Amino acid sequence: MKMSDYWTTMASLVGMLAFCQTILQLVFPPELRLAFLHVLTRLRHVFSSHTYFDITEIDGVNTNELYNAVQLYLSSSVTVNGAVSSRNNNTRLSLTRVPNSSSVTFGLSNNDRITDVFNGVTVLWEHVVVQRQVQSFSWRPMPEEKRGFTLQINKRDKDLVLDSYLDYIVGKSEEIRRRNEERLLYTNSRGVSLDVRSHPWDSVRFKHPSTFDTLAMDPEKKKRIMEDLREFASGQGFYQKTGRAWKRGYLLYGPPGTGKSSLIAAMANYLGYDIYDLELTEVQNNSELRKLLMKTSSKSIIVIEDIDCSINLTKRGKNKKKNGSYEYDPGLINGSGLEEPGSSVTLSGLLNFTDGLWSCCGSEKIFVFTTNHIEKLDSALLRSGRMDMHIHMGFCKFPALKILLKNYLRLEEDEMDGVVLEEMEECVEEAEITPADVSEVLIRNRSDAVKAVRELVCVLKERVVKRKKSVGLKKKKEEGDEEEEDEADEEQEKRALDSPNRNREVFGFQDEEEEKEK
Ligand SMILES: Nc1ncnc2c1ncn2[C@@H]1O[C@H](COP(=O)(O)OP(=O)(O)OP(=O)(O)O)[C@@H](O)[C@H]1O
Ligand SMILES: [Mg+2]
Repeated sequence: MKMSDYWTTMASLVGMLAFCQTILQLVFPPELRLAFLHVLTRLRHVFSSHTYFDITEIDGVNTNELYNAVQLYLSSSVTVNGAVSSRNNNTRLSLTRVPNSSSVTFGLSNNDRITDVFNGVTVLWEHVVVQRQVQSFSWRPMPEEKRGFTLQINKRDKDLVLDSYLDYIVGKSEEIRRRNEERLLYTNSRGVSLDVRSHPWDSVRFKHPSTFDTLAMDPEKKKRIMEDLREFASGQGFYQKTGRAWKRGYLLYGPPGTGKSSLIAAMANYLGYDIYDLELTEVQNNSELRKLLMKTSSKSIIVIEDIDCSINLTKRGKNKKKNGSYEYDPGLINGSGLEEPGSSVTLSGLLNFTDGLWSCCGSEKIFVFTTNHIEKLDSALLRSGRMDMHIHMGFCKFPALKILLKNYLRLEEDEMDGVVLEEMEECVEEAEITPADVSEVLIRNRSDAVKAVRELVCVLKERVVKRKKSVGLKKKKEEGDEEEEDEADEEQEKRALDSPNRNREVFGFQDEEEEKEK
């Protein structure tokens, strides 16, 4: 073939192709064109060593949760752990900020690609965006763009994706969502309708700054609590295997101002859970209590503050005798009694709330009760399974004091005067001061660290002196009381010996003799 003939043939071929394309565009409706392209893509996939998974944004008319999960996972993985890395340096990321969220997230721009590594296997994600051609009839308006992710993975690694990678992404995305979103604080109020549809809880955004870093408490104890929370949150399999409801109870007890409420806020922030602050005095009866419980969501902390003040929870099935001991009252064993007048939430109702069949509806729930007086609580309420962990929030000790100094004054231990530190260490425990009181001194002087420390040392020393004085006075009073008691006993003994009926009184026969005389 002559050269000129070759070029003529090629030109006519290109011309034909262009002609076909024009015909294709003119004659075939967009759906057919799309289908044709689809077939071509499929053909490519058949002969490739890769498998492709399409995850479209809208599945029929429903939003595809998996699309959202992948988007969130990829967007945060870029920034959070660096698990995702771009193969091309010129991958373009779009920035988003969800309303009310404090963090900016990164997303893949249209038709960009990004690689991810999972269990040593590299996969490729492509964000595919095409214009939606026809607005087919739908009850719901469809977005103009058709978006989706295509996951490209080696054929030999297909099982990995189906078995664990997608589950991993869904789990991770939920975690990210919880971390990004602000938490809600729910509370109940009296007289709210409790029918099936209405929600008995009012909610507000929960933005408490307390975290485990800001919490002043024994570091060992703090570590144990954090570990316990972590194990709980990731323990679905364990709870399933052992046949236990996926819930955990914490009892926080200690004097006012020792950080019980702050610890609850830190727990919620740590796990990303919502808080249900249950006002027990507003609940009219046990069935209302149960309904409230049913309307709580999973991944939440249900809090009852000052449980000893909310309802009378003293010793189920026991009545206190005059001498301070308890006597058994079978009438109360079903929990029918011991409620406050005007409230019919009973101890039994509360016990069922925390450990009954209803307590596990929704799963992954944490119950936290707080009290200033643990000794007032019924042992049934305190037992493991209801309150699994009892956490004492006590007066400020030296390690907690150091945390407060660091948080409020930005003072590290090695930046402080050794003598002052020693002084503080010596008297802080004896001063019996709450973290709330220490915080108050530090806040007052936060602009001048030296002054703050000086004033704190003074306050601690003053408290030690005051405490010593009051202990001395108490001792004296007790000794005085004892002396008075001895004198009274002596007097009584004397009178008894003088009395003609002395044997009856001393040996306790008085009642019998009197009966006989009658
Ligand atoms: N352990 C602590 N660590 C850090 N701050 C604390 C701690 N304890 C108390 N505070 C500070 O004191 C204030 C009161 O603390 P919080 O409300 O947590 O005490 P509480 O034990 O719940 O008291 P109450 O028994 O009266 O409810 C908080 O605003 C917090 O700033
Ligand atoms: Mg509190």
